[in-house]
Amino acid sequence: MASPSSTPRIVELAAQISSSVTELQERLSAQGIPSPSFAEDSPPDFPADLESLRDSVIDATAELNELLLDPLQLLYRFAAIPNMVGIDAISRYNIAGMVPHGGQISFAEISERTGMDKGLVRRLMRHAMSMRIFREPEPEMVAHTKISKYLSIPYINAWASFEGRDTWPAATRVMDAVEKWPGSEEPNQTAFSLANNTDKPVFEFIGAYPERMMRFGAGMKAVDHVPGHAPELISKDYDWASLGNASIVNVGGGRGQIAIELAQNFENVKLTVQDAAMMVEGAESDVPNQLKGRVEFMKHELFDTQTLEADAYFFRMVFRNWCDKYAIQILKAQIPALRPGAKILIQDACMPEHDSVPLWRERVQRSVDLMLKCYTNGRTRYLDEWKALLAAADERFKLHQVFLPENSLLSILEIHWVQV
Ligand SMILES: C[S@@+](CC[C@H](N)C(=O)[O-])C[C@H]1O[C@@H](n2cnc3c(N)ncnc32)[C@H](O)[C@@H]1O
Repeated sequence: MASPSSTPRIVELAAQISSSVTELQERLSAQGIPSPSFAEDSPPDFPADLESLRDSVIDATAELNELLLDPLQLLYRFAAIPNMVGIDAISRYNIAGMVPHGGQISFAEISERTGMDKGLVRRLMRHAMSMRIFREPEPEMVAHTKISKYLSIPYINAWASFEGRDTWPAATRVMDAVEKWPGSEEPNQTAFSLANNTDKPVFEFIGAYPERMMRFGAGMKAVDHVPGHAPELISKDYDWASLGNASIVNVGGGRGQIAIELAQNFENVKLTVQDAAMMVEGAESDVPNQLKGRVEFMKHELFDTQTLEADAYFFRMVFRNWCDKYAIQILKAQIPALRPGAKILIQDACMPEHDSVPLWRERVQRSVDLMLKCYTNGRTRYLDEWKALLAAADERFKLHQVFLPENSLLSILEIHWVQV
């Protein structure tokens, strides 16, 4: 038998894929879960307990696939510009929503309902089909695959539209912004600012356009489906019960989705959600009756002095949007309210070192990092950068523990406010 070092990589990968896929299928069968398929009714989600096995197959198949492409083909795949043309068209006209589940619709009808020329519809749809979005069960007819059916969920369609109409044009300006404002950390000197010809930061600018705000909100909701981001995971991501009868301020907590989840699972906690006025307005109406009084809302700007004394201050996916200069200001703004022993809990991505997590997940993290640059000049911090940030804000912010729940893209940094 050849020694491992003499086995060609592609052969090694093929063997690894074969054994992992065999195990994966056995475990799916044991749980009575159908084998993955593009069929319309195939389940879109994968069981959580099989995630690491799936990770290894995804990475190995991608490596094998990429090894077999020549450099130009691989670059072409990663450049992937034409893909966005079709995704923009499909989401802009909500074509996935026109295709009946379990049924079909003609190119001609799509043409009629979108106002696009039938020949163009055919080109766009057949390009999308090459990405497994839709299928052509008989000539000139369109039916769903699992992927296109998923796109028919209204907020997933709105997210795709957000990518096509907001992110894509802004992403093309990242390097223009870098050249125009070298080293800038300002939230209004970004690719998004250039693409939209504005000097306002993204939240302020988008806030004036209800349609774009709706797309943005949908984008946020779609992020919940990214593995490791689901709001339901929050209860398992940290030992909330260990806080005892705690008051928690959820700073930048949006419309309270996470606070509600926590209050539902931990009777000991009481949460106040702080966010910009526009965000918290009317948010109490989403709080279930039995939680009223334990989840409350308060209009509060991130940079304003914290006025609530609490046991813990919880920031979820907030610091990523701010460069260090502003992140330090946000931390400093909490100080006047902090009692000794108060905890700051930051749930955000911690950039993995290369090769420390499955490559496909690392690619997601690094793509998100570049989009933060594009939108806000924010970024995904490495652990060392989080430590430096805390030290720069105040030496009394002491990093106590870092939790990285299995399969999560979000870490929890537990910081204690200590006397020195
Ligand atoms: C990426 S979202 C995260 C929302 C929520 N924490 C979650 O995990 O779903 C960032 C939040 O910061 C809020 N935010 C941004 N700038 C703010 C400001 N200047 N004052 C108050 N809140 C702000 C936004 O309204 C938004 O709810």
